[in-house]
Amino acid sequence: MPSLTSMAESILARAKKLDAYLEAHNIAYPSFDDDTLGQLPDDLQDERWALANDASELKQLSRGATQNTLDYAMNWTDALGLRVVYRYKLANAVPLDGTASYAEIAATSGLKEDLCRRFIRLAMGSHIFIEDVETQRVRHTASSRLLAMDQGFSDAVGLETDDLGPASSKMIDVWAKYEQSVSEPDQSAYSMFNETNKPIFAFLASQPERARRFGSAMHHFTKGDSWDLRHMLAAFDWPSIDQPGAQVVDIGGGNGQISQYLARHTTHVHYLVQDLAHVVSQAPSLLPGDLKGRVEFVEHDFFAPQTMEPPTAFILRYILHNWADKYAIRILQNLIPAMRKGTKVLIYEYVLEDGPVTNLSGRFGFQMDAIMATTFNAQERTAAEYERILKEADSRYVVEAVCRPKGSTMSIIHVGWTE
Ligand SMILES: C[S@@+](CC[C@H](N)C(=O)[O-])C[C@H]1O[C@@H](n2cnc3c(N)ncnc32)[C@H](O)[C@@H]1O
Repeated sequence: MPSLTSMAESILARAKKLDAYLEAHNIAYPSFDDDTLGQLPDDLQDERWALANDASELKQLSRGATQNTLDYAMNWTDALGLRVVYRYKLANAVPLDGTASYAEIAATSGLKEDLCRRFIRLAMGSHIFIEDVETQRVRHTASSRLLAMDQGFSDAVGLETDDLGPASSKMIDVWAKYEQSVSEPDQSAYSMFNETNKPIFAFLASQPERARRFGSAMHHFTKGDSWDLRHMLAAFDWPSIDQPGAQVVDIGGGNGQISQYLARHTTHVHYLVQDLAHVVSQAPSLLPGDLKGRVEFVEHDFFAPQTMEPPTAFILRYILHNWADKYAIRILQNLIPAMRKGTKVLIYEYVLEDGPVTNLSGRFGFQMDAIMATTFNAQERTAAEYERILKEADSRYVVEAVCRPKGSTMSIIHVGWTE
């Protein structure tokens, strides 16, 4: 491990680069009131995340083994504070550009004044709200203001603290009740916590507000540049298949979001979106007029074998990570009747590192993995794990490349067929 001084010097060097840009462009230094680092250009965004990673390492070292581990163990208290803030809409009880007393927040939110004070002060430990030292009135920080103003952000916080987090408390009970290799989506921690024998989406179908929040939160999580669909263009040589007669089948393609995007970036390919009946019955009415004929929808359950002629390629985006190996293998096996030499299977997923990740941004994969375990008894996978389930599905599947374009969160696994 480098010395504390050399770690601090690395932090200093990075901070100086960021400050220099801010000063040259008359942008204020970041504060908890104003998160100005969003205005940095792309190359300095990388520097910014590196600074956060270095600072986090230094913080953990200086906290020491005992305290650092206890910080981790007591994360639940912060999640509880945020959950109370979310549930009682405490951010909306503080004027955007003014202040509120705890009594006023209590009157607006319906949460008792002493609970408002205790839980808002807990959240203040993470710079969510700030209290005026003399008047003890509360005003916003950048974080609490976002909670009040940005519905998608608030929904994302709500989904994590008020839905998935509490449901995860049942994970170990699920392993004890069923088995550690449990793979049924209706035996998930989410289902057990919600006392239902339905899998998550069937359960949410009867809970419109929670379903709305789920969709809105997913939209929020996937809206940054690293999720941009342009990365999908860079992750595969689309011109190589863009020939007259080419067809791409979008398995579980929903309303055809990626087929529509790809149709606009190719000339000849016809896109066939397969999904369940209730999705396919709605999707065509949402299709822009100029794509009619290029993108079509057809009902097909991916747990049934394909009956179509072999297409040029299948694409599966955000499908396999929702299923345990047993089911993911079945989905892959059901493509086989429509596979021939040259047919590609393009798997668009997060590909996990095959080892521990300590940098803050990279931890996302393991956090997603925990979410998949909690909600579906499913998992994120490493490249080797994708290769293994493909081989278990059929030895003729062969992984040709795993491509993650620079700046992209997601990868495309290119799979060929050897027969
Ligand atoms: C996480 S969404 C991904 C949607 C789309 N691939 C995308 O990337 O935007 C999963 C999709 O799988 C569909 N789905 C779930 N079970 C299915 C099944 N048995 N057969 C076909 N589609 C299914 C859902 O309706 C949903 O559209």
